Amino acid sequence: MSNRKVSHIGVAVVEYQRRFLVGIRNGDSPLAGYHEFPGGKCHTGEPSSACAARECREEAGLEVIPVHNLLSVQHSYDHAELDLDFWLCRPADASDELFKQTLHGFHWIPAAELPELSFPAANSAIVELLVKQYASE
Ligand SMILES: Nc1nc2c([nH]c(=O)n2[C@H]2C[C@H](O)[C@@H](COP(=O)(O)OP(=O)(O)OP(=O)(O)O)O2)c(=O)[nH]1
Repeated sequence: MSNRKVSHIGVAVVEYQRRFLVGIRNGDSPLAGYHEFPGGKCHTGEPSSACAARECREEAGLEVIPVHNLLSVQHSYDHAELDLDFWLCRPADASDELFKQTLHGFHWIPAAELPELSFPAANSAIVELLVKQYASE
């Protein structure tokens, strides 16, 4: 076991009509170029659900409501030890207008297409779960 500090990450798995909000990590961040759900480090004392919603607002400009914790994953990367909480979230204003909105580089991806994307290693189990739950009619 390493003694590295563990960072707590809130991730917003935003679902609308079996599609999920996905972006690409920017060039300056760890895991640059990988796909990602909106998310980031929890502030001190901030619940991961609130963190997921805040990061989604900051990164994609979309207001969401956390519904429930789908999965929690511990992962050790070269750059960090992480505890990730993946929160199922729903858009606060759900309508088909959502598909027309510019979401700062985030796009709505059908569940069946998620396995074709390059997510970080910590996302394997959540992608598998989403495909099982949302890819079949
Ligand atoms: N946002 C997000 N991060 C993920 C996912 N999967 C995964 O392993 N990660 C990792 C990448 C990062 O190491 C960490 C998120 O931290 P971050 O560096 O993006 O967080 P932040 O925006 O608060 O960071 P900072 O640059 O402000 O310090 O979680 C995912 O699906 N979404």
